[in-house]
Amino acid sequence: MTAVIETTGLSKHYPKGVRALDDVSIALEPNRIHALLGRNGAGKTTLMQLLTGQLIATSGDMRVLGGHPFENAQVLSQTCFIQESQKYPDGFRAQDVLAVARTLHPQWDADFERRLVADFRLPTDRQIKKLSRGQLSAIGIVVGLASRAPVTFFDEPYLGLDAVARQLFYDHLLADFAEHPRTILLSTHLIDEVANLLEHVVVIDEGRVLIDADADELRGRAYDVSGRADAVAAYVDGREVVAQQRLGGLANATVIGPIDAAARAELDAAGLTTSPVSLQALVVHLTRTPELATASL
Ligand SMILES: Nc1ncnc2c1ncn2[C@@H]1O[C@H](COP(=O)(O)OP(=O)(O)OP(=O)(O)O)[C@@H](O)[C@H]1O
Repeated sequence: MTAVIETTGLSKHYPKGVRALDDVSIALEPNRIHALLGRNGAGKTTLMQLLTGQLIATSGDMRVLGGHPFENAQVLSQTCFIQESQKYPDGFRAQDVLAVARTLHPQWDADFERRLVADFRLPTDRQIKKLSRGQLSAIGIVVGLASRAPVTFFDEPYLGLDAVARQLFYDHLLADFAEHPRTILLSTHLIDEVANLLEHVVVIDEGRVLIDADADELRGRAYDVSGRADAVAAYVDGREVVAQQRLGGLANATVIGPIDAAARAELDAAGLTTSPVSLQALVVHLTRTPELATASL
């Protein structure tokens, strides 16, 4: 399938040796929800700014919907970028933002916009500078969803949003995505909250791609083992382990690798139980132990 977002050796360097993005090559398939994950300062915002024509790359190439995004009205009219700290003109109210957004996005759905405004309880006639942090985030979420842009970037869109509002965002995103498939690139630190939405995961670390994998494949890269401490110790001996915990006579270990038939038989014989690793735990482990992230490919 042709990628809707493609980068080749994309880099953004700043003076004093800062490599905000370094030789990034990714290809994202259309009509999927992709996650862009990584620690603070990893380069997520930089990548999104490059892909939306807000920054010029130091080197490398990129294509969004087949074109280079920089000053490309045709590409940009088909994309929507929701940033964490969006600035608005003085005196603007949410309804002004929505009015502008309506003109920018050809696929805008006004009915959906109204439903979202009501669900997020967004006071559209209040000045933006008087809105709470969460209400400010809600504006971005309404725009990002109602735009129905074929390529939508959400860069940590929910700073300050309460748990109910975050769940509303996930529910609306999933329901609307099912009816109107499009390409979503979502950057977040709340990995477990969005794990069920994700189909593909890109993790960057210090500007470089650390993991680029389908979410299911990634989940299959490790498993948790728990049971009697001596049995767990015997099982993990000679295997790649990224985390271990011991509580009295019991232990738990996170083991890298798929569970094949032989491993399963060994686990059964030892009376050990297994469970899937959470995506967040796995990303944390692999980011801490980068050699395992690539070794287990
Ligand atoms: N204008 C700039 N000048 C110098 N360094 C910069 C500039 N913009 C970004 N950086 C650096 O580039 C790196 C990547 O920043 P970026 O904002 O892309 O990270 P991020 O992954 O979005 O982080 P976070 O999760 O904290 O939002 C950081 O080390 C940052 O300090």
